[in-house]
Amino acid sequence: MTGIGFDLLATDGRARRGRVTTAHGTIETPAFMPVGTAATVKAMTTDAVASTGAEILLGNTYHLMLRPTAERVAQLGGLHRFMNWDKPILTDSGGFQVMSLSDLRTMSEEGVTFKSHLDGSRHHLTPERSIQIQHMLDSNITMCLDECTPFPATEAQAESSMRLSMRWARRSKDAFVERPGYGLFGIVQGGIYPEQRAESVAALTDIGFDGYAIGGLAVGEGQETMFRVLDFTEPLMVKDRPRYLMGVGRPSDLIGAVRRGVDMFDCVMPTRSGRTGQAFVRSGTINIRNARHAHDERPLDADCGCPACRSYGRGYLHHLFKADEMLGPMLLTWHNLHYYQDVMRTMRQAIADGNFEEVAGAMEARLNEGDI
Ligand SMILES: CNc1nc2cc3c(=O)[nH]c(N)nc3c(CC[C@H]3O[C@@H](OC)[C@H](OC)[C@@H]3OC)c2[nH]1
Ligand SMILES: [Zn+2]
Repeated sequence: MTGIGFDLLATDGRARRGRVTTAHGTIETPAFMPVGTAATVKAMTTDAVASTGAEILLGNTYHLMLRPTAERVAQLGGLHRFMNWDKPILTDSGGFQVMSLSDLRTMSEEGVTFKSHLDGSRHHLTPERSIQIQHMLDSNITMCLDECTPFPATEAQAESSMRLSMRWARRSKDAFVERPGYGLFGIVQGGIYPEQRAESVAALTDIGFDGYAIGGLAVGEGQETMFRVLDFTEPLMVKDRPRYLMGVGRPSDLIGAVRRGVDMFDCVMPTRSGRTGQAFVRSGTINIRNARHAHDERPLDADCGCPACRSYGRGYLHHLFKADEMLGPMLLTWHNLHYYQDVMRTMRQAIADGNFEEVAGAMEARLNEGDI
């Protein structure tokens, strides 16, 4: 059944070093996946994204079904051709964005009906339609249509929401067209409740998927609660398939989640905050718009080899943001994605070398140094 391959190459405690194999190439894990919601990683060409070390990027059913439509993307050769990215692509199923972006939506057993946040047109998304859209997009890793349980939620609300997602997971699996090098991931729900999470893991494992995402987190619960949910959920998950923690996170989130057995991540932080002038560096974060950077000729991060850090000082980057020059968001996005890939590369090497805790602890200690 395996649409995509997964090899577990090494472990160090619960941390895992692996390799995902798809029709469009391999992904070394732990991996960070840049978000390319509307068929573009904002402010970056795909060559630039590849130069950071990223091996897979994300697209989104919700955005692309509204504009330019999945039919148009398919007509223009599929998402790889359309956006000139010949490596793996993972697409989200759209449920999360429907709940967070659209208005006038109604949920039913069948699916979700909503109005486009772009032009108010009405749309209907069911597990079957979401899987079909992701197939038309030629996505290597398709996500089941689920309901991301809101936070906070009572245990009864989490149980009811999770069970709907499990019924939709079954329908998603039945609608998925198996192809070598293409896979379908289930999404574990259950809120912050151990019994609900356990029931969800068991239900998805019973259906059988190429990989398992942990959903319903990074929705405002905070890092401590997120790690606690990982601590009682991850041990229940099969070891021979990738685990993907959706929507996570800041560097300290990535380190703590890799420590707890997560293989794949996605987050808008490096790109979205890069566009607002926030740089992630080894010692924490820098808001380049702050006046104290105006005269500083040092690079963002002396240990970074990205185009921004190789060629420009903070004073120049500060000027670009003050002048609202588009090169500013481009360079900070590039730096942040490059740095995120450095963090993942460092953790992959540490797990392979068997000194993950020493390396991760040192990274966490530096992150707490605070702004410089
Ligand atoms: C920020 N915190 C966060 N928690 C999340 C939890 C879930 C979840 O339970 N189910 C689903 N289906 N998606 C989730 C998502 C969205 C990830 C997508 O959101 C998009 O980023 C904006 C991106 O789309 C290119 C990505 O694609 C996988 C979450 N995001
Ligand atoms: Zn840099």
